[in-house]
Amino acid sequence: MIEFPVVLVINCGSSSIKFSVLDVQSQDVLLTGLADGINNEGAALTVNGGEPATLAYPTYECALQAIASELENRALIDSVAIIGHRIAHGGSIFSESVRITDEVIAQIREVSPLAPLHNYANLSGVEAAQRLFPGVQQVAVFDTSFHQTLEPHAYLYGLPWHYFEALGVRRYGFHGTSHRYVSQQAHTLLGLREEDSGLVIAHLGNGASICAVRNGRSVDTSMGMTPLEGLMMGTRCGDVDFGAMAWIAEQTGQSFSDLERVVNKESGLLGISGLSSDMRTLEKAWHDGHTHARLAIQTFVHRIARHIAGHAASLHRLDGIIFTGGIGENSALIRQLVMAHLQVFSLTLDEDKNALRTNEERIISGAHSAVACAVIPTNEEKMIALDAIQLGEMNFSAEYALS
Ligand SMILES: Nc1ncnc2c1ncn2[C@@H]1O[C@H](COP(=O)(O)OP(=O)(O)O)[C@@H](O)[C@H]1O
Ligand SMILES: CCC(=O)OP(=O)(O)O
Ligand SMILES: [Mg+2]
Repeated sequence: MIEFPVVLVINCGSSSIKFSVLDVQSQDVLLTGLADGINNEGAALTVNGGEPATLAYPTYECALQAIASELENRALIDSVAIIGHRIAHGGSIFSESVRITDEVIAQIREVSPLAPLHNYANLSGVEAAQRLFPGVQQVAVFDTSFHQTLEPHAYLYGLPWHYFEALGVRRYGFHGTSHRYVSQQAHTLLGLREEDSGLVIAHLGNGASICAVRNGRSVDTSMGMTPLEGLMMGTRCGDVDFGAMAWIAEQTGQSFSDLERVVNKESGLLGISGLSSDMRTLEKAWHDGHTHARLAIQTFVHRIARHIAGHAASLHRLDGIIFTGGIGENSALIRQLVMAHLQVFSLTLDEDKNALRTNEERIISGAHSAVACAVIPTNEEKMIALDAIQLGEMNFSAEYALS
């Protein structure tokens, strides 16, 4: 029996692994870190915000090996009772978190072409963790699960029916673990009853999406069958007229896979600014008067405001607009610009609260705002840990069991 069991949460991205170690009983974070530069030069592991340590090889296996060594150095390795993985796409197979088996891995692989930037990396993390932590139960937590409550009118595309029926072409939505956590927190922060509430959540990170949450359930979201639809993002274009893409293909002779690269990796904030996909760099450039950085930010903001207003149409009432994700939590400029763009909702901003540099949840709208606006730092790791604990074959004493 493990005396003080911990959960290891792994979020393998296309070029990074974010990890956290949480105490099973309290869900307090004991250790957190980031291995970045994977599949590139100069891969390094940073633990608890310390100095980056260069990795011998820029692979998932090597990065997870380094993470395992960190756990060993801190006498935590034998306490790992369960591992929770973020998996971006669960398709229509997975409507909730599951224990990982060979069959589950094969099913995840089946839907992976729908989220190629994310799912293959997620699977590399699962397989490396199986080798490094043999015998430890692993759990998959899907971005798509929270959006399984979408009704057909919200998930269907206006395409011929047989594409849905024969090929399963439909909208799924992503960032569900974040939207689920943030909506739960928002009900408490805003003093709402979950069974009669309406929220619009803006998860603004490198990937970005909007979710309409009615009575605690996702009823609409901006990402689609893949994590490309909706908002403009760091390097993804978001909504774009298919006719425009067909015209570009015709004019330039680019293939579908060329254009897939363009819309996923060369577009968005990076594509318009020609400078960076990183909002910190763009904000600095905005203040320096960089014309294309300004255009990129203005387009980003316009798309967010437009999707927030559109998603409100899926609610019976709008109680709150919530900002989260790396940009939503940290960029006072983006929040201010989005709220100013949403004049139609008669929002007012408390500039001091908006400008605060803190990780605390807070309301940032003014006392006379027609709709409350708030910042709630997301905590996908905690949700993944909770799901993992509930599903895991854990060998810890009954007093640790969650109620
Ligand atoms: N202090 C900050 N000010 C403005 N933007 C920030 C700040 N900190 C992080 N960001 C932005 O957050 C984004 C990354 O968000 P994050 O949620 O970590 O992304 P992901 O999980 O999708 O990789 C980047 O564009 C980064 O520039
Ligand atoms: C899969 C959804 C997404 O865009 O994730 P990311 O924000 O981690 O890139
Ligand atoms: Mg993220």
